[in-house]
Amino acid sequence: MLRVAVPNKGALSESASAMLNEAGYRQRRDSRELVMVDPDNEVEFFFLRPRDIAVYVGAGTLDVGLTGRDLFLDAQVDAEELMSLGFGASTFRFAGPVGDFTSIEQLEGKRVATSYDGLLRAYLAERGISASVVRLDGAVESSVRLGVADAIADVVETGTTLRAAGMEIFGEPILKSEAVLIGRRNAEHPAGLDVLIRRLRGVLVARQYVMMDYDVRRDLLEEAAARTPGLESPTVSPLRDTDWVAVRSMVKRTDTNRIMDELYDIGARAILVSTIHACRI
Ligand SMILES: Nc1ncnc2c1ncn2[C@@H]1O[C@H](COP(=O)(O)OP(=O)(O)OP(=O)(O)O)[C@@H](O)[C@H]1O
Ligand SMILES: O=P(O)(O)OC[C@H]1O[C@H](OP(=O)(O)OP(=O)(O)O)[C@H](O)[C@@H]1O
Ligand SMILES: [Mg+2]
Repeated sequence: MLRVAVPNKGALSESASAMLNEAGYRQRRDSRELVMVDPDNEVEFFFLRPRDIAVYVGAGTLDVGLTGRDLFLDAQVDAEELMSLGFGASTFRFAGPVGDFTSIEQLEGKRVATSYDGLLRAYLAERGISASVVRLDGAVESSVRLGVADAIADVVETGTTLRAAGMEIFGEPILKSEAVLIGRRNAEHPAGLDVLIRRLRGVLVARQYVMMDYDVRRDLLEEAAARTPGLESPTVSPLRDTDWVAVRSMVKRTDTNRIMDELYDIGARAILVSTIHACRI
């Protein structure tokens, strides 16, 4: 059985289980379940703290895991990123009290609080900045006001938490993170892993693309089809009225309305958009 680690709670948990479910795997019903076997797919799921997932995969006791890129890199284990999963996006950044810092060089000799000390130490060392790292478990934004640090390095998503704490970001982002699938470095893929990856890719594509259908006059086909090249090439089917053809193509979800407008202006009609339920590319 393929042994897969899944976040048991926190920011990534729900989306990770939803994605696996969409990929055709059984997921737990009760959030207290720690292990779940999906006998049809020959996969065993282990629900673990997202921070610990890299440790299990790095140790080789579990084959692969879904976790955050930031958590994975922070753990500094021997594993590799197999694919990114398109959710759980965040940025890991420096922040300080409004007006205190403008560049990371000013951190020299200062105290920086974080929950990601592995990441932070590596980043500071690479840039030759010696600051003392204060490792905290969470609510890092309070550390400066409470006097244990001068600045912080933390996950920023909307920035609401920072603003509420009277802080602002400074310096370049330390890391752009999202949920990723990690596995053993350079290892031969265990049974079931290629299928898992293909299925997860299918979910990503089904989420990112829609299917677009439209009718267009034959003499306008080239102009219209150039707007909808699809992944390989659009499907063009004859209509009963031989002056017209029907075109079908996959289109990026975010481009849908712009392309519909352009097609309409060219002269395409009966432009229909439908969601893709699942796919293998
Ligand atoms: N708004 C957010 N807050 C925190 N983490 C986020 C956010 N958005 C995405 N993430 C990602 O989620 C992961 C952190 O998940 P989680 O919040 O479960 O961890 P944690 O903060 O260590 O745990 P907990 O808050 O339960 O103690 C990281 O990969 C992080 O980049
Ligand atoms: O930019 P925002 O949208 O405000 O989100 C970022 C905040 O969310 C996370 O905290 P979480 O809720 O996980 O609590 P924690 O600090 O205890 O981990 C993170 O550590 C930041 O504090
Ligand atoms: Mg958190």
